[in-house]
Amino acid sequence: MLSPDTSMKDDYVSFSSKNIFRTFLFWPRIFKLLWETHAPYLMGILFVSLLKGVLPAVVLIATRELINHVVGGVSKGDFRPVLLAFGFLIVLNVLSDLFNIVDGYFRKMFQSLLSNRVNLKIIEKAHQMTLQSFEDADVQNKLQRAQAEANYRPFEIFVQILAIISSVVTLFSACAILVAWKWWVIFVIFLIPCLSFYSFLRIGQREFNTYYRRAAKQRESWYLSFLVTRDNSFKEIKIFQLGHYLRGRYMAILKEFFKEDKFLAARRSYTSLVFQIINQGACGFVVFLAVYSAYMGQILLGNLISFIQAITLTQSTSQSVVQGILSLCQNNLYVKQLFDFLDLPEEEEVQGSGQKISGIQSLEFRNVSFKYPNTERNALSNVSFTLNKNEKLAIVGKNGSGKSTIVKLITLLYSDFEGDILINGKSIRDLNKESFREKMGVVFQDFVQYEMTVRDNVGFGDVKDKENDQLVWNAVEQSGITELVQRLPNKLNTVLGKWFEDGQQLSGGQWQRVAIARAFMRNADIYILDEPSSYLDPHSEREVFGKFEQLTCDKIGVFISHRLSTARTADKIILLENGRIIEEGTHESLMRLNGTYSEMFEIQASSYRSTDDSESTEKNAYWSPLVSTSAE
Ligand SMILES: Nc1ncnc2c1ncn2[C@@H]1O[C@H](COP(=O)(O)OP(=O)(O)OP(=O)(O)O)[C@@H](O)[C@H]1O
Repeated sequence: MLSPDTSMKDDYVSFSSKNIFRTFLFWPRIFKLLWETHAPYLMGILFVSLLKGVLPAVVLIATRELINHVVGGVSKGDFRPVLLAFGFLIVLNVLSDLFNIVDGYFRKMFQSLLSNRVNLKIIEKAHQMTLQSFEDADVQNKLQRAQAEANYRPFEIFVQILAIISSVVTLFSACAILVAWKWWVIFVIFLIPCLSFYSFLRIGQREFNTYYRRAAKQRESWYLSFLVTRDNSFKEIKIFQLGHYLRGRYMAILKEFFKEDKFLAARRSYTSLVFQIINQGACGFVVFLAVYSAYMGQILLGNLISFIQAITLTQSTSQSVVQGILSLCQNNLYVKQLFDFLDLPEEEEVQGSGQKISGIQSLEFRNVSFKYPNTERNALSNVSFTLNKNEKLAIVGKNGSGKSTIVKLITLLYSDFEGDILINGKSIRDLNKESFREKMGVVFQDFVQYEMTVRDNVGFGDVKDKENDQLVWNAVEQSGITELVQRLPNKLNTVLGKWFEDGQQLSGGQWQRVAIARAFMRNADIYILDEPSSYLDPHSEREVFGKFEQLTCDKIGVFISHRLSTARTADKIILLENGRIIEEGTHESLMRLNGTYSEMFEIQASSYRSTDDSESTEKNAYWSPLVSTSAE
């Protein structure tokens, strides 16, 4: 079960005036983002919005003139001014439609560009982060919030600013009409929206807090839906009949969200209703004054109509200004989540740019100890070994003894270990990561099955040479899958997996060999295979290790294997237990030592030699001594 998000500091989500002000500090960044997205569209939207803001007041004046000319024309018998005012009104309406169309087009284009830009920024950022940050639930929550808001919040802030500018322009022009009649009515109309500000601010705070706390649950709901809709998990879910149960868990989360949404929506509607009624009462009073003045002959009919329209306009725009400011405060908080994520430390910041290397001659672990973040126990303790060019190291040990952790440290996926890792005698911490990784070909235990072409799957090992058929075929050959690829309908260009059209599914072992080809694609100085034979049959395993041996002559090779018959081919073997090296040497020296290694080897060998045992007994004999008590 995913842990609830406990990292949230109330301080950050409180709607105190200090915090609201703090969120406005992001505006320069938001404007920079908007400007960089597409400056001409941005300016276009700004310009059209200003025009749209002025238009309602001009329409009001034109209407007033038309009515007054109609009333005056009846007595004077002159229809021309009426026609002119009417024509002007038509032009204004056409202009209004035109502005709306242009504005709609600009906004659509800009929104789409902005959404792309923000999503790209999130992807770039994720790529720059460390594995350590990535495995942190709090960081994942930040990512979830950033992704959820990426598409529209910055644009919404921009649109709101425009709406406020436009409303303020309209408000001032409508107010100017009313000031000429009775200046104090403006305060009556303004009073209620201003009073409603605090209530809606509180509602906004609740909405944001609810949303903020949801991130962890939202990720869980995404994961549940992923489990039941993806082919990888489909088989197990079918066989263990988990569909109903997982659907139930998914539904429970959705129900909880709906309940919260319903409560918040009801609160918002109720508050709106109360303020609307009071507001209508205040405006009704002012309109009544205008009607009474007209009735008493103090103002003309055209003026009465323009006053009524100005009152309605002032009422609606003052409300939208207040609502706009409220939404801005709320949206600022949402956008803060995006910037919080974008501001997380990056890999290079942690590591420093470092010294570039052109080749790897030696690798040394010197008293390396390592604890995974937020864990108590050392995954590695005082591990030391040296490897030179031309040497192959096999790492063996029970489940959970720390084998893969060594690989993760060599590949610099974690950097806060104690002791030192030396490359060519220099600390790995001082090296340029990119240049170091360029020299590495790795197959992880949990290698990726890219639902893409064979060319992509293999070529990703050295993406710049992905289109070089010769090199891709070489890597395919080295992992022994030439025949398999030749048989595929489009050879290197065949899509693998079942996610996309015409995809060809491979067996587990075939996928593993594709992953091995990917590592071999790279002209590396160190090749690392973490359990490369977990899916392979004995014949394939022998073939893969034969190629591995050829490939790593005059290079450094590291592999992890539970099969000690494979480990014996290495120049050095280290046996790990609870993160410590308990035995090390060549196969022969370890056998002579008569310790744990030789015991494990004998158990495995005897299980293979046994002629009368069943296959399951053989498997048990093979696995049982390798399962760590700590892992149990
Ligand atoms: N990302 C992680 N965060 C926290 N602890 C971890 C993480 N990965 C591994 N561990 C812990 O570190 C210890 C060593 O794990 P490691 O994966 O190195 O074992 P291993 O020897 O490769 O095991 P196996 O043979 O099962 O692959 C284990 O106790 C494991 O629970």
